[in-house]
Amino acid sequence: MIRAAGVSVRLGEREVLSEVDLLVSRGQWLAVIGPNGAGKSTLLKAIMGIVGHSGSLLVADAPAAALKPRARARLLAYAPQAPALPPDMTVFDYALLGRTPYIPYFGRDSRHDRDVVGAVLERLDLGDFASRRVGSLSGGERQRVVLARALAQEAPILVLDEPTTALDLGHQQQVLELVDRLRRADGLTVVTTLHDLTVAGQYADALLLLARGQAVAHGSPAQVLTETLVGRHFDAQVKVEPGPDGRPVVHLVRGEVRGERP
Ligand SMILES: Nc1ncnc2c1ncn2[C@@H]1O[C@H](COP(=O)(O)OP(=O)(O)OP(=O)(O)O)[C@@H](O)[C@H]1O
Repeated sequence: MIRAAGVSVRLGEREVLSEVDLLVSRGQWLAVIGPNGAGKSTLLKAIMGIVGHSGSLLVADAPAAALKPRARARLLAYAPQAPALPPDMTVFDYALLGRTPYIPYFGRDSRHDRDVVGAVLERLDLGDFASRRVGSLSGGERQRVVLARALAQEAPILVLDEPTTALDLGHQQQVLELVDRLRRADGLTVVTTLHDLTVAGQYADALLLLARGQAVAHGSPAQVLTETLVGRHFDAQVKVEPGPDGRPVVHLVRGEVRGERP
């Protein structure tokens, strides 16, 4: 579904992504992990055609950069990390923007479009918020509304940049389980950045570890979430143990912080 070979991105004077290779098959969930500034959001933006790149980046066999907006929107739904939201728009109308690629030019939304949006809002616990102004929402509510817009798009590839950062534990689980159910039921392909390494290992079937713009590890959660790789690239002291389902659980190890006296 997504195939990258030697993808590099230059922003200003800096190369922030260097020679990244990637393969995400249909129905797969790839989590892009890595320390702050590693290039995770930039990789997602390259897939979305928002930033230019060199190298080959194919989405459903078409060059990502050459997709026309409407074709792209039918193929890829994107929830950015912190989008600017129109504060006076209602939650329902904002989520309805996800249906734009299906609404004819000079046409208007159909009953089906409104039903899809209503169902997505319900599934994200936002049914009671439909007529609320976006500007009046809490951070976590806003994040779910951005996700609602992406899900209303019903695209076969979901690209989610840190979809759970502002969410409480229950809503994190609800969102991730919903994405996983859609993936299993409809064969959605999912690419997401996630800072919580344990959560990334629990939900994704493949992880890509980026560090300083380079892909330093790519494989199953057990292959990537090792004490050596996480310790080295996040500059952290961690212990990794298998959880109840056998997937790795990453714990921080308390100890002396460098430069601090006991
Ligand atoms: N327009 C720009 N010009 C120059 N450098 C930029 C520009 N935009 C982003 N960068 C830099 O590119 C690097 C990668 O940024 P990116 O947002 O992809 O990182 P990230 O891995 O998603 O980080 P985080 O975990 O903090 O969200 C960062 O060092 C950032 O400062």
